Amino acid sequence: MTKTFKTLDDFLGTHFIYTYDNGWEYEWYAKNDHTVDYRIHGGMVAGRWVKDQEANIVMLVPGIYKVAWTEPTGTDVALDFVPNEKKLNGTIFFPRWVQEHPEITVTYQNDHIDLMEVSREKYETYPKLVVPEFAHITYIGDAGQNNEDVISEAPYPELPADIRAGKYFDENYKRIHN
Ligand SMILES: C=Cc1ccc(O)cc1
Repeated sequence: MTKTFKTLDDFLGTHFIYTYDNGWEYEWYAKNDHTVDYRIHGGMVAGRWVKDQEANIVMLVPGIYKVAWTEPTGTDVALDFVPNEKKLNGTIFFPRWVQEHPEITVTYQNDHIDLMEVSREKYETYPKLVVPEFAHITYIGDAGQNNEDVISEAPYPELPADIRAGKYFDENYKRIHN
């Protein structure tokens, strides 16, 4: 996709795959002006996926977007997207317990919100693990807002490549079921 991003509306409804310089691969969808969905394909919590996370999403200047949210795990995230340059900068602030027990968070979080809330009280918060990284965007898709097909199943190893190869969504950005 060779769209040029200028307005906030250009950004909302966009689906991205990107790889951080530390090798962590993430897939993220600007579902609407206050909601994000994502899947994690590589890194400390690979296999985790989340829908309907509330987030603050703004345009800083034309074509540059800031997104920030706090999760039920206690993890905080701040992302700055520069999609016209195919790059972003992300900072993830992990509570200590996620670093020590990542396996608890590697799931479809929406079915386990109680477990995240219990775990964040049961285990240590500090010192936090701060991960600031640039990322290279490897895929940009125009999914439209509130498209429940974008992030709709658990991550599997070939998924990012299937999406990039055009094998995963049809012409209406609906998932092609295997
Ligand atoms: C912890 C979630 C998260 C989602 C997307 C991203 O780029 C970084 C962190």
